Amino acid sequence: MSDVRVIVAGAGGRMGKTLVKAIAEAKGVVLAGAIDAPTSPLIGRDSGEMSGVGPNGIPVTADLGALADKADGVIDFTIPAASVALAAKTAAAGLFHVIGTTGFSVADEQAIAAAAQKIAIVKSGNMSLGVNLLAALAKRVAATLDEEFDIEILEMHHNKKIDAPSGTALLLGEAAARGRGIDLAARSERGRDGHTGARKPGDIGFASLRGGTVVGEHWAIFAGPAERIELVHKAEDRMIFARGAVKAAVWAKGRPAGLYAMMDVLGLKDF
Ligand SMILES: NC(=O)C1=CN([C@@H]2O[C@H](COP(=O)(O)OP(=O)(O)OC[C@H]3O[C@@H](n4cnc5c(N)ncnc54)[C@H](OP(=O)(O)O)[C@@H]3O)[C@@H](O)[C@H]2O)C=CC1
Ligand SMILES: O=C(O)C1=N[C@H](C(=O)O)C[C@H](O)C1
Repeated sequence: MSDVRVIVAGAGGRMGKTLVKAIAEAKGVVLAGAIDAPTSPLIGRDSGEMSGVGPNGIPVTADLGALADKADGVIDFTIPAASVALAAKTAAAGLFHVIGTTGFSVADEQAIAAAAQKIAIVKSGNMSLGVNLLAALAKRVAATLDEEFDIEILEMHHNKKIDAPSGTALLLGEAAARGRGIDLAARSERGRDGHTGARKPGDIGFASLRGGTVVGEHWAIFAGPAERIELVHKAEDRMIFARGAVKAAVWAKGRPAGLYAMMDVLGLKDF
């Protein structure tokens, strides 16, 4: 089988550099291009050199345009506006699109779903095996316990993160809501402050902490009468997300159009 040719979007970012490294280490996957924001001072720099894997002859450029013909797909960890714009371009070019970006609005999600009618898009707030297994477990626990158990999702990330709650927190909340058979949008409690009144039974609460260099830590807490269950995941290295995204790219090549999740890639959908 021929190598999967991947363009990394957001190549100058924390995840972009980790992805260039993960691709250099992976078998059966090659880097076909590296793109970043048009305003980035990194445009023109060698993406391998920037990522600590040594020169690879692939400079960072600002546009998918000329690269599309030489690639099978894109792995994209950028910002919501960039991912939405890119989804229209990958759909037009017939490339698969792996989206790790978080912080999308409802309108953004709709635009991505529209692009997924033309191409395979794998989108997940967390590409690691551990978090997706945790989400499957959270769904099961939520299905087992009744509303006497309050569900709270807590997350902590580094001080550069720009969105809250994290994509992973929302993914865990969604899994718990599915397990309990409720609509997360109608039953979430986000950002308590001041005289909030007592907690509403059945709601799913979210809380976010930011500080230092924390890669990403998540808790799904089920707090009941006189006992509490806590499911926890602590990411120690961004490589876990990058390796997951590379796995998703290999899985996506040749897949029919559709909006897929990391749960599909990992075979955890029916766990
Ligand atoms: N799903 C998952 O498993 C994970 C998801 N994430 C998510 O990935 C995203 C990126 O995280 P992180 O790498 O830490 O963030 P960074 O800010 O380090 O990187 C984002 C990169 O995207 C670039 N960018 C901005 N606009 C465009 C554009 N129009 N075209 C191409 N590139 C662009 C930025 O360039 P510039 O700085 O020049 O603006 C920057 O290099 C976040 O949403 C984060 O939550 C992170 C880790 C795991
Ligand atoms: O911004 C990050 O760093 C991370 N973002 C993702 C999220 O929003 O959940 C995944 C991971 O926790 C790191």
